[in-house]
Amino acid sequence: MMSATGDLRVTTFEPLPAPRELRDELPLGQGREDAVELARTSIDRVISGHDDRLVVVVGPCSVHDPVAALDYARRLAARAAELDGELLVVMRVYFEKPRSTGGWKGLINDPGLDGSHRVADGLRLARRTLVDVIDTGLAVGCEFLEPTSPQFIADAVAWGAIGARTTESQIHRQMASGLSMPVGFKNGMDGDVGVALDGCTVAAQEQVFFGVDADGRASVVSTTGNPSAHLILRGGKSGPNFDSASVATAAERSRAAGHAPRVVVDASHANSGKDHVRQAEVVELLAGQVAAGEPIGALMMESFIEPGRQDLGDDGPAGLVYGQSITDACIGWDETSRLLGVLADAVARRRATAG
Ligand SMILES: O=C[C@H](O)[C@H](O)COP(=O)(O)O
Ligand SMILES: C=C(OP(=O)(O)O)C(=O)O
Repeated sequence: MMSATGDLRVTTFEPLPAPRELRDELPLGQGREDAVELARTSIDRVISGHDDRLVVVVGPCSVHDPVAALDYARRLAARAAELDGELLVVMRVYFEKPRSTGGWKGLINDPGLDGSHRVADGLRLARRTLVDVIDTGLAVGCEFLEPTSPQFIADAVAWGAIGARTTESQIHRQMASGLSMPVGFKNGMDGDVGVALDGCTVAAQEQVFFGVDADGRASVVSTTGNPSAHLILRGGKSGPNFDSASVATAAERSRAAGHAPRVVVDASHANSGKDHVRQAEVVELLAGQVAAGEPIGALMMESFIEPGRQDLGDDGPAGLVYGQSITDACIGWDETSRLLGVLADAVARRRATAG
């Protein structure tokens, strides 16, 4: 029965496959599940201060071309293997983009990059990409944005993020309370760290909320709470917040609120004004802070094969430069590889000082 008063502004409802269908189509299997589980535990141990390595979440601002993402993953996996005594490298494999005023919302929402919004294909492509990246030997990090998307892909994800635009959202905090991996909350867009700490506190609690189950049925979801929620410093409208004093204050506030004693620092976004050249300078400064023993458990870098960014123009995907970001500007591969070496060296210096 159609209602005369409901759904007046909805144009279509298009059914999606059930999460279980997609997971059965592209199963992880025991080997990959073991790898995801080990990566989650290891990341948690680093951020909680029980492992003296540094987690580095590094990769494109967004995945728009799975072939280029996998090409990048193979390069990163080889470099990560060389540095694994000091660094625990997690590839940023972001499929969902929160936008400030509009634009392409990521590979899941619009895999054709053309406004066709073939979301079922996007979910399938995202899951395929995650499986392929795990097969390179890397762990994967994603931002979770759509409240039901984790049911389709989260079993493959070792680290999750709640972004600056949603860190105050009850929906996302509840979602994080049920996610199976360590989840970082970014400080707010204005730079407020308190809202991210509140996010960690809500995520750590048991929650009851609306969601879907593995069969895609609307469900009441009850969660245990996520004990591994932690803080990500990404700068804000008032400027960067990766300096020593900001890191020390944030880490102390996190510890005092019962969360991790170490923070994640995002070298991109408002910590570098989205300028990839500045981002590399910020990574170098952070390496010095890591070497000095500051409470930094992880660092985030936006990096792809080619430096910089490009606009998705009228020619669509066909007109794009291979391996270059279509969202925020990224550090190119050669510079990324060098910076990973600098960070590994910083960890070695920290260890030498700690004796
Ligand atoms: O990381 C990506 C972007 O910073 C985020 O999605 C916002 O982008 P926008 O301000 O270009 O919309
Ligand atoms: C959107 C992102 O960052 P932020 O939430 O910090 O703007 C991101 O990391 O892709």
